[in-house]
Amino acid sequence: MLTAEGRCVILPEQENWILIGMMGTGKSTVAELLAHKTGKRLVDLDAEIVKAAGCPIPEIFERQGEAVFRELESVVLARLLEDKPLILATGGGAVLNPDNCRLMLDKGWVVALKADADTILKRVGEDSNRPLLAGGAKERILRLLEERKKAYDFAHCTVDTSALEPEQVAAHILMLQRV
Ligand SMILES: Nc1ncnc2c1ncn2[C@@H]1O[C@H](COP(=O)(O)OP(=O)(O)O)[C@@H](O)[C@H]1O
Ligand SMILES: O=C(O)C1=C[C@@H](OP(=O)(O)O)[C@@H](O)[C@H](O)C1
Ligand SMILES: [Mg+2]
Repeated sequence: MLTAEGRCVILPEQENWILIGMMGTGKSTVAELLAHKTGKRLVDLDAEIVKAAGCPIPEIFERQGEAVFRELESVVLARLLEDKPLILATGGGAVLNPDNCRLMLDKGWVVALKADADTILKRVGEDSNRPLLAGGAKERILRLLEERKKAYDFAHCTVDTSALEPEQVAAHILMLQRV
């Protein structure tokens, strides 16, 4: 829409909402709730990668390595963001490529979810679907949190999910929504 001053603004109901954050912060779970509440289309980047590759994420890592996974992640992200309005749950490492971060900022409202290490461990420590945690979840979570200390800072806003139920996180995001 063009404003009286000729500025182009995206109406809130047409805007993409993009969730970023470490594994286990609840992006996929909360995205589903937000899609239900807003009527926007739900897209989970990991699920789309699995469709594109034709095999589960641990298998992509095992057979082709993380670098190939990251390339696929960037290609699929760019394709998904050609559409709108979406509620898009990204994977925790999608922010490692600065081009992806720029694209997300350009294409939507970026919300970072965070949680402390113990909470993340409790939520995903036993999950065999997250190859980066295989063979020592606690140490790997601590290391990733350290490596990615600033990786999610580019978001428009951040919600700490450690002490919140998914419904509370979704309600909080709806309250913060950009207008
Ligand atoms: N706020 C929350 N409180 C408790 N458990 C949660 C919360 N958010 C997510 N979970 C649980 O944690 C696990 C990982 O959530 P998920 O949405 O897959 O996280 P992400 O996509 O960020 O890796 C799931 O079992 C989910 O049910
Ligand atoms: O943090 C990461 O590098 C990853 C997070 C995962 O998604 P979630 O954040 O949804 O668990 C998935 O994309 C892959 O296992 C790699
Ligand atoms: Mg997820």
